[in-house]
Amino acid sequence: MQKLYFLGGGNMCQAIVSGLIKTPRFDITVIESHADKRQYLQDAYGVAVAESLPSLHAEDVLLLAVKPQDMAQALSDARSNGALILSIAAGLDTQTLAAMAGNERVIRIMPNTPAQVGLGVAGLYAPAHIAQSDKDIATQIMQSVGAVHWLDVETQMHAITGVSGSGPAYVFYLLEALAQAAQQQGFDVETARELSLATFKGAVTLAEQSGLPFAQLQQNVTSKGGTTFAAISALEAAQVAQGIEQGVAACVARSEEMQQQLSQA
Ligand SMILES: NC(=O)C1=CN([C@@H]2O[C@H](COP(=O)(O)OP(=O)(O)OC[C@H]3O[C@@H](n4cnc5c(N)ncnc54)[C@H](O)[C@@H]3O)[C@@H](O)[C@H]2O)C=CC1
Ligand SMILES: O=C(O)[C@@H]1CCC=N1
Repeated sequence: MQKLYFLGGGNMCQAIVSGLIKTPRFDITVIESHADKRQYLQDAYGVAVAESLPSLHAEDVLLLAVKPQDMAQALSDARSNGALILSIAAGLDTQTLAAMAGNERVIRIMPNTPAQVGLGVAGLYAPAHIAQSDKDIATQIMQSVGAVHWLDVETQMHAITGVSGSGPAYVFYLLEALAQAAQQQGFDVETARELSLATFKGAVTLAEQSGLPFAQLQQNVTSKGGTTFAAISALEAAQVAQGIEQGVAACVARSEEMQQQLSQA
């Protein structure tokens, strides 16, 4: 079985591992510096764990899952020996990663946390010199936890970070806002949570199954002069759509800024 090493055993590593272990295609070892997390990874997912990365072989795969700011240190004495490197770190481009790892065989991935429940979406980018067989391995790993989108140019990594990489946080923000509003209308915490979740789930499933444009679906709820019309008018007055647009733009700008800083470090 092909060996797959995760460097960093935190949230995103665990989300991917939980999907991967359902199809025993890889022999997984997680390298994690915290002893309590190593114990948890072993108990919860049944994977092998280690404190430091062994010397790798060309047929191995190394998935980098430490924070971008910790990457240089984490790779400082890694011996990847031509192994395929997959990085999920935000704001670290393939050229910088290749220099840090001393290995040009690098593919970038921008996943998201719904991978934990098999409903992730990941953007992938590989430079032109990467073999199709290496791209297939990256596809296979990410398809085990959700949908996969290959990007044509590396700069699109910033955009996909702004939309789907960080996107679940925006959805949780909106869920929290709806639940808070429900409480203000007199519902208890538990009922507010249930109503908010069921509304999001139902609306997303309806949008998916109907295939209709989102604007059309919104209009279908909105009777002229009715209750939804009043709500949407208030949302527009508060410029909620513009706020979301600005949030995505700020995320993209931060990704670009991180790339600038980390490539010079
Ligand atoms: N959390 C998210 O929603 C997403 C995260 N990412 C990227 O995934 C990467 C990991 O993020 P999270 O899992 O959220 O972070 P995390 O902080 O939960 O996990 C990082 C883990 O790496 C370990 N670590 C640090 N240095 C190490 C070393 N030298 N050797 C071994 N282990 C070491 C830490 O102890 C920690 O458990 C980041 O680069 C982030 O940009 C990408 C997309 C989404
Ligand atoms: O907030 C972050 O930097 C990471 C990257 C995308 C989602 N979380």
